[in-house]
Amino acid sequence: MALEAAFAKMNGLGNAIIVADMRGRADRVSPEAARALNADPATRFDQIMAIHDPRVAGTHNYIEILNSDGSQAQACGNGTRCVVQALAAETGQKVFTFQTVAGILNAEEHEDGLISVDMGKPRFGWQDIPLAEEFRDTRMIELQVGPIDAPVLHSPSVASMGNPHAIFWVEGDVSDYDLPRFGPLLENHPIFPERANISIAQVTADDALTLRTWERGAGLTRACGSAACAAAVSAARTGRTGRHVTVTVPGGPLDILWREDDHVIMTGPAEWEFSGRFDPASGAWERETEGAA
Ligand SMILES: N[C@H](CCC[C@H](N)C(=O)O)C(=O)O
Repeated sequence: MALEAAFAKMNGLGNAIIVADMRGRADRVSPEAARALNADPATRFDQIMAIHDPRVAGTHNYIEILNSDGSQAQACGNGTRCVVQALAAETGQKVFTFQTVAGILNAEEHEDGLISVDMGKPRFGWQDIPLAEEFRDTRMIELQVGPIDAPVLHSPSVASMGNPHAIFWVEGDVSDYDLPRFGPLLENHPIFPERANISIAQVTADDALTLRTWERGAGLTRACGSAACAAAVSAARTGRTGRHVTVTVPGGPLDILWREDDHVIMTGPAEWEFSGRFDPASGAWERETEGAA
């Protein structure tokens, strides 16, 4: 078993991320390796961001994103900030262009250490999310949990940030809702043929939201950047807020700007925890030993 590939355990506002260095290699991080790394409390993660060699001209790297259940994700805002911080520390470069399955992403580290990611344009068509049946207006779709005459959560907005999101609006505190119970039911609801990331949002001002997210393939997380973007654009298009908001997730605040050119810019921090080496086939790993030099 060869612990050939380097990795860094990082987080973006508590969204647990493994940045895996797969540059110069033809293989990929296997779903089995992902599940093994997630089963170990020391390397438990929400997403693996696997950095590969570039596949198209004009990009720095190809990034593959894996959820902790081994499935693939099309977008991960918090993880992208972690990738930028790791590569900026290594190269001194500040501006990056990445390719993912969902398209091209631009990102930049600022002087103060915060990182902005251009998450691209949101999509609202029912086939884009995707939904299993036609809804002309995705600002509010028919979907509810709880008793039929007194639903606990109902009428979410849906949006794609490259990945599928549903946002349930609530009046009270987002932590009053049993998301560990409702999350899995909604994530796997037949209306979402590719499953969905499920969030509960409370609007607290015309430029502020509080958000909790149950992530597709990862469960309850302390932060989900793409959900923060999906919630921000959905809040703006339903008239709940303006286009520049602070989205406070359990891990802290993210700044989300829905620009006039339709791009969504997410700004927030990233944090390094420790580095190690791992086997991309099995997930076996060891901590990088310090002080050898
Ligand atoms: N944590 C990520 C999103 C993960 C989404 C993933 N759970 C999926 O779409 O399957 C973020 O910061 O955007």
